[in-house]
Amino acid sequence: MTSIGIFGANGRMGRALVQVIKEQELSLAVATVRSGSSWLGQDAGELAGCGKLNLALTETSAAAVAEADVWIDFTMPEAMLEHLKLAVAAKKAIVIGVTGLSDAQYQQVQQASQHIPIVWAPNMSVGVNLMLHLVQTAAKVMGETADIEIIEAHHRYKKDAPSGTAMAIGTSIASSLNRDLAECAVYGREGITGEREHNTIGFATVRGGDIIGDHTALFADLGERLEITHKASSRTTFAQGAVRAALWLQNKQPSLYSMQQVLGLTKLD
Ligand SMILES: NC(=O)C1=CN([C@@H]2O[C@H](COP(=O)(O)OP(=O)(O)OC[C@H]3O[C@@H](n4cnc5c(N)ncnc54)[C@H](OP(=O)(O)O)[C@@H]3O)[C@@H](O)[C@H]2O)C=CC1
Ligand SMILES: O=C(O)C1=N[C@H](C(=O)O)C[C@H](O)C1
Repeated sequence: MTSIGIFGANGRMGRALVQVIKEQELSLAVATVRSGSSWLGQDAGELAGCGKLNLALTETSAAAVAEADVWIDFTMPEAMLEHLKLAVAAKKAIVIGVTGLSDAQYQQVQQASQHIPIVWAPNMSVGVNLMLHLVQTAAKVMGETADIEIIEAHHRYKKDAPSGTAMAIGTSIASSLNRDLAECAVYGREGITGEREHNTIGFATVRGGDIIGDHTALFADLGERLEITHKASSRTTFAQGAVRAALWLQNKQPSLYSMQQVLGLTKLD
């Protein structure tokens, strides 16, 4: 059986991953937390609220990384890149769900994928990955005349904005309209902004409470508007996707794979 390692096992997604791995009766070999963490030595299952697993949380190290076949990382960009170096050195496959990467950080992920198999996806849910296709169809039919806005809402603790998913939705729409997102994106509006420039794609960010993750792509024309919305009601959906990706990665060649490939959605292209 494939053994799985989790970086950042004390985080919101780290705990959801421990729960899903237990529910699916998979093998969780290692669960790490940052050096000096107050969670060190605690049982990973007890921390995740799914009962004792007899697996103590350990520090991230080369020795720990050697102990699992495939790793999952939902930490933060800088930490993830350190973990990635360890995975490359140990030749271990890795699933990365971290968002908010700079272009330079994303390039480091691309470079690492020359040495090990990697899945990176800003959203591991089936629904959002389907949505990335649906918005392309909507853009092709309505995008030349409609105004396009992407609205996302997340919990108060989220550190990056717009969400990685919102950026992926924007990229999907822009590519199907032959636009460059870097040139046409508008991130928030304030003051006397003037009338809306037609070919722009707007982003609006909401942060509050315990919202898990809502995304809407709005195509607003004169006389009608289309809204395509996804709402996550539990982090389990992301964790299930990540675990599915981890199992899928076993025995794959070094490359950077997408969640579309994991889910077999590329046939919709
Ligand atoms: N792709 C997807 O489907 C999804 C992606 N995400 C993304 O996953 C990431 C994590 O989200 P979430 O679980 O809510 O975040 P949390 O803040 O709950 O967890 C972050 C984890 O990263 C660790 N960490 C942060 N900084 C460092 C560091 N410098 N060195 C070592 N460890 C570090 C934290 O440890 P400590 O507690 O000690 O700081 C914690 O374990 C975000 O980028 C988020 O956008 C989230 C959900 C779904
Ligand atoms: O930080 C989160 O929570 C989430 N982040 C991802 C993103 O930035 O798109 C995915 C999901 O919406 C939850």
